[in-house]
Amino acid sequence: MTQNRKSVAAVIVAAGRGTRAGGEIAKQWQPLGGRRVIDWSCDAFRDHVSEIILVVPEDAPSEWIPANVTVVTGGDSRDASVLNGLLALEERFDLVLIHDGARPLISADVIRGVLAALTDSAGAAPALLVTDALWRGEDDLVSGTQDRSGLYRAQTPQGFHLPQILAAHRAHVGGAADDVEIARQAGMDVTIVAGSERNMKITTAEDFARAEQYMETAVDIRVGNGFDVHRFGPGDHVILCGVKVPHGRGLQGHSDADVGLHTITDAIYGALAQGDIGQHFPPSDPQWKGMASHVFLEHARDLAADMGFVISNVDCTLICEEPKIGPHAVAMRKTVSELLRLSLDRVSVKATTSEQLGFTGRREGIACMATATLIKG
Ligand SMILES: Nc1ccn([C@@H]2O[C@H](COP(=O)(O)OP(=O)(O)OP(=O)(O)O)[C@@H](O)[C@H]2O)c(=O)n1
Ligand SMILES: C[C@](O)(CO)[C@H](O)COP(=O)(O)O
Repeated sequence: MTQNRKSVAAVIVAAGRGTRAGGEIAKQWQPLGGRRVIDWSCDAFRDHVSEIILVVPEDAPSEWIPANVTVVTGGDSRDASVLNGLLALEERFDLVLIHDGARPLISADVIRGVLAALTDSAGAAPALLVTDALWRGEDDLVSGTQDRSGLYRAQTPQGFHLPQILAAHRAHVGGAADDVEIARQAGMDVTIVAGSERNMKITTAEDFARAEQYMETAVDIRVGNGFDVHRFGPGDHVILCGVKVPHGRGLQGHSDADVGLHTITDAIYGALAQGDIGQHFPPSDPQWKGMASHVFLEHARDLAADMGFVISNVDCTLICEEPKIGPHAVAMRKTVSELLRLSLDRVSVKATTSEQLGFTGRREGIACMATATLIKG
């Protein structure tokens, strides 16, 4: 919540009319990727600031306002709206991040970059170097060229030490393209930090489709973990990760007690936030008695596919003093990789003892832990 123990607030300006984007309501209240533009913009700041001031039009109905923001009425221009937001903060915070509500794809990396630069600078803002040639034009004809060296495309959030930017805004007369302009007029140094193409401002109607495209290409990675234990009982073998391993005792359980496959199955359910193996295959249900555990793993695999996820890798650690897993580890990896339809290099099965400590150390059973990584396909 803080940078170098400094308290941070955000002012998100959303009081504009969105004339260039059109639509029945201003762009920041329109839907994008299943939510509204403003919801994405506000939520992006929640892990970085202690308070969000949301600056809205005077006539904004209460149902427009997202939860957990302080609402302030905007002004006739962007800088007037920012000033109202800053005034609401008084001097209760050290730093402030001023952001356009119309930039919903702001990332944590860019926010962190701005905050980090404020350690040594009065102001900091993200920007991208201009990479295209620049022309002047008139009546569809190029009338001149413009040197692009040293030119940047400015973005938000623009971050400042709150007392300084509040004083700068109070003293400012006339309009301004952004808060950096106002800060510089007041003599504040502003550091340029890395912006991002994704951090586009929704300005025209076409920008909604472009923003949705950025959202679709965002990598959605889920990680799940699993843990399971089965107790030894009578028997002459155990089944671990689908492989029959001769042993003086067997593992007890409602199914075939394959602690390895159960744990990997739970890791996949975990990554999908879809409960655990007991929820999908209740031990109270007689139809699962003695069931080969590959059925459970195949169910988790298919559920992942149905939900649009690709399993990227699994890593499983068996914890036991005996049987020795090493001689069977490759066979176990092969079995799991075939069941999950993964290449062998994406499946790891390894083992450890617990140094003769605890229930596994006393050879009372086998424990297992596993991790699965899933990627939205
Ligand atoms: N009086 C104003 C004008 C703008 N903004 C906010 O400032 C940000 C950047 O402005 P811009 O993209 O120009 O938005 P609009 O002014 O709404 O757009 P347009 O110029 O097309 O009407 C937006 O989040 C907008 O809501 C504001 O809070 N108050
Ligand atoms: C502040 C800003 O987002 C920087 O790029 C931009 O100047 C505000 O939007 P506008 O379209 O210039 O009003």
